Parts: sequence; C-alpha cells; structure tokens
Amino acid sequence: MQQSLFSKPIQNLLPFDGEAFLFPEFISSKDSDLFFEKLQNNIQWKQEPIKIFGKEIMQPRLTALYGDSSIPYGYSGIKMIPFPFTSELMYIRERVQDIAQTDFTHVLLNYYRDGQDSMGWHRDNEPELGQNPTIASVSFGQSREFQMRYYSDKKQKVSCELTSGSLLLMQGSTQHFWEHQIPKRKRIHGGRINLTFRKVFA
Ligand SMILES: O=C(O)CCC(=O)C(=O)O
Ligand SMILES: [Fe+2]
Repeated sequence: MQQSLFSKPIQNLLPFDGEAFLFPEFISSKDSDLFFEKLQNNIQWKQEPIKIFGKEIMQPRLTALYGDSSIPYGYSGIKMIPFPFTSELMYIRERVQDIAQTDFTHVLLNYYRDGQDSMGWHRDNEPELGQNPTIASVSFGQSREFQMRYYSDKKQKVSCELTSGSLLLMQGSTQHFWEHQIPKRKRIHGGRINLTFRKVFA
C-alpha cells in the first residue's frame, strides 16, 4: 500500500489476522455524484440467481462483471463472463491501483437499490483470486454499514460506514479469517453502487 499519498497514518480496522484500511475521501463528493449517475446508467445491471445449499434464489441486489480478458469469474455457483472495461471503470482502476500497489484484472459491481438490498456473510476466497487476495472496494451513493466478523469466533466483530467516494482495501490474510456483509436496513431508501476490484488468475 502507498502510505505516502496520505497525510494521516492509516489504521488497520482489524485487530488481528488480516488488514483492512479505509480511505473515506478517496474520491471527492462532486466526482462521486457523477460516477454514481454514470454507473447507474451505463453498466449492464442484472439480477442473477445464486445457489445456496443447492437451492436457486435471486440475489437481493443487481450485479455486473467487467474485466480485461474473457476470463470468467463467479461465486456461489454462478460463473459470470466479463464485459470489457468502460472508460469510467478504467479511470477508477488506475487510481485504486496507485494506492493498492497491485494490478487488478476484474471489477465486480453491486447495485443496492435501497435498504432492502443486501449481501450476506461471505469471504472473497475463490481459488482463482490466489492465496492472499487484495480486494479494493469503492462505494458511491447512499452510505451503508460494512460489517466484518471473525470466521471461527463470530462474536468478534468490526464495522465501518462505507460512505460515497470511500475506498476500503482488504489484504493479507483477511479473506482466510474474516467474513463480511452488507446488512439490510429498513429505513434506507437511497441507492448505493459498490465496485470491488480483484485480480483473477486464469
Ligand atoms: O457492497 C460492498 O461493500 C461489499 C461487496 C462485496 O463484499 C463483494 O462484492 O464481494
Ligand atoms: Fe465480498
């Protein structure tokens, strides 16, 4: 990670067994509003089914996958074929790569239409992400709470607010030991778009 770009030292949100760094003002609020609009209109959003315990259910949010190559990527029993990177996604990727000091091949996008949309507990630990993946997560629009909990002692919890324009970097052994989720929130009506940049090994 590129510490010198930031004046304040960056604190690890996790107490042990992983690293999660939050950059709340990664993208200015003016640019974040523009990105939200563009992504809302120009991304090929779809509601896709996933398999949970052998049963097919629709995901409670819209998703899309973009990538450099046609290497497919998927989770929970679905394989997605990426669309080629758009100019907005390339711009954001460049900025993220500067801080993360890694290259990303794919970006998985999630559109939470309101507080009823969510993502359940999981780890980003698909084998094609490698041993200790760096995941760079950029958020636009409505803030949502991002919760993490220790996989083998689920009482150990950490959470933070992912505000518009923020970047969350998860790296090191995080995906082995910590799960994460975006819980439903009844009283939230605004939409949120999240981008998670990943390096997918063929
Ligand atoms: O929406 C978020 O902040 C989390 C997204 C996420 O965990 C994922 O795409 O794997
Ligand atoms: Fe995730």
